[in-house]
Amino acid sequence: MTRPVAGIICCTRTVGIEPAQAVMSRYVEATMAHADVAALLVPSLPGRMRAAEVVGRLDGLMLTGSPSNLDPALYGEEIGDAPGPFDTARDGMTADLIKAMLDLGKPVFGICRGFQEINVAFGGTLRRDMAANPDLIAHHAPDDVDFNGMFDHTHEVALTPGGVLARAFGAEAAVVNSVHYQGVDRLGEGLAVEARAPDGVVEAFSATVNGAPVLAVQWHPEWKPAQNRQSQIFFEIFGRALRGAPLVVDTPGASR
Ligand SMILES: N[C@@H](CCC(=O)NCCCC(=O)O)C(=O)O
Repeated sequence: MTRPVAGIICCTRTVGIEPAQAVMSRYVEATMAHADVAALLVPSLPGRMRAAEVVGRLDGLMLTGSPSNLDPALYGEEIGDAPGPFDTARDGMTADLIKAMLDLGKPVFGICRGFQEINVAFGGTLRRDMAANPDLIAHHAPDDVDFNGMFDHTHEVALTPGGVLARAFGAEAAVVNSVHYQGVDRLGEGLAVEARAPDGVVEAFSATVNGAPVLAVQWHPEWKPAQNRQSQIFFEIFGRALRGAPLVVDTPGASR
């Protein structure tokens, strides 16, 4: 039987001295393995391709994490010294893809940068002080840790009772990795909070648009999902969304 096809966004990166369309394999492999789908990588080349030309071939869209930050102008803040790196090609492509997918009633899921992109697409704003603000918990590991150590940095989130994640995980809280310097400031219109950090910052949200589920998390379920049942469940939800199935099969204690 042919499986659904997930579109997975590429970033503009540099390989050697050349610009490249790239996505870390962990995002692609976790999506394919745990959502049980085929995948197509979508280039962030909005000057060469319109989202409307490809969304008809996709059953759902996965927006990945990335070290790059959204251009604050996208959420109405013109700041000369905003922290980069930027990837304005990805900014443009994802904004068009989110709209085109949801216009067709097709699922859109996001991880970390993808979560931030969806919030902005729904009219929300971002804050850029998630690692430095003493009033917040540390949302990023200290600068001197190595790459693996970055993903070892965790904190708890409270899951919204009755929400998609609380039901799917069969839990009231979860411990999540935290690899971001920016986060949700104003939540986009129509997005329902799925999880909050202990400092109140929104860590996951959901929505339904034209019948299509939207679900996004600030953390990284693609990081070693074999070791984390809740990470697997995030992608299983995506797989169900692409099949038009109910997002949650209510099984008490699902993640335990
Ligand atoms: N740059 C944004 C988004 C954070 C993010 O997606 N981090 C992932 C980095 C690791 C990877 O490449 O997967 C922010 O800092 O908030």
